[in-house]
Amino acid sequence: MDTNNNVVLHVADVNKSFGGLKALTDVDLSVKEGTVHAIIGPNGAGKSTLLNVCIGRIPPDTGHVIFDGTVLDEITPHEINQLGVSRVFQTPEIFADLSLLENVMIPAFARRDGAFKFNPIRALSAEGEIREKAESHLEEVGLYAKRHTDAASLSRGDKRRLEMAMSLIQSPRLLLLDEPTAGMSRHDTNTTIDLLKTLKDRGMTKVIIEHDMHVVFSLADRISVLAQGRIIAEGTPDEVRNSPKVKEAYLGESQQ
Ligand SMILES: Nc1ncnc2c1ncn2[C@@H]1O[C@H](COP(=O)(O)OP(=O)(O)OP(=O)(O)O)[C@@H](O)[C@H]1O
Repeated sequence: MDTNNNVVLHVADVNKSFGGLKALTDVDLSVKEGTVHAIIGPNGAGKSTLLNVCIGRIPPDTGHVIFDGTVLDEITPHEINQLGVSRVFQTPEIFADLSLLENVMIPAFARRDGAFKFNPIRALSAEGEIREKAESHLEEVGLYAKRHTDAASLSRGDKRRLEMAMSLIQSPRLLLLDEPTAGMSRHDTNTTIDLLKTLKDRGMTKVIIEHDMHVVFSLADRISVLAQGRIIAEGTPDEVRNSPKVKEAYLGESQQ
């Protein structure tokens, strides 16, 4: 176990099974504040399950997830969000019938007031300020021109970028990203890499699952490799790139 003070997220000996299938086995992971930590691995390795455990959507069978001293698996997903943990997931969770601007404003109210303590009077008085913030985050992800469009009309890549703006308006301390560039063109992928680099300069910690190795090696400070639910390697991008165990895990996948 890493006892370094800078560890902001610690996944401690987590196990998770679905029926007879062991999706995560003895997973131990430490993420240091301000770093980008990538989780890679072949299909079905357990990456999404691990992120879902981190946001309280899937309870671990054994083990714990600790964020800045709080045990996350003992509190609700909403409370986890209020602590400063936000996520961008594979299936964008957006409000299809609302405009992009409205989509980005809602999480700002949820973070401030709490989803179940929503106060419409306070919300109205803060609307101007939150609208301005929402517009600046839409600008940041390249969607400002479409701010009055309904979210339903967006391409898959643009939905990703909208969800990113919805996370950023919450000023998270920890951002969890599940394949943030899936469905994007190479140009939009590179723009997203640049955006994620800017966020790193602001000190935001990120855990990122990504299949695109160009994205992983452009961004990651540390990489953990999952295969069949176990972490088989962990290290700097160079260490992981040269690990025989990692090559074997990926070779196994390409031969299937
Ligand atoms: N809710 C569930 N019920 C049953 N099995 C599940 C469930 N969620 C995941 N699994 C299984 O757990 C294993 C790990 O799945 P997971 O989605 O975490 O892998 P992954 O590494 O994210 O895969 P991919 O890269 O394809 O998205 C897989 O065998 C998957 O079929």
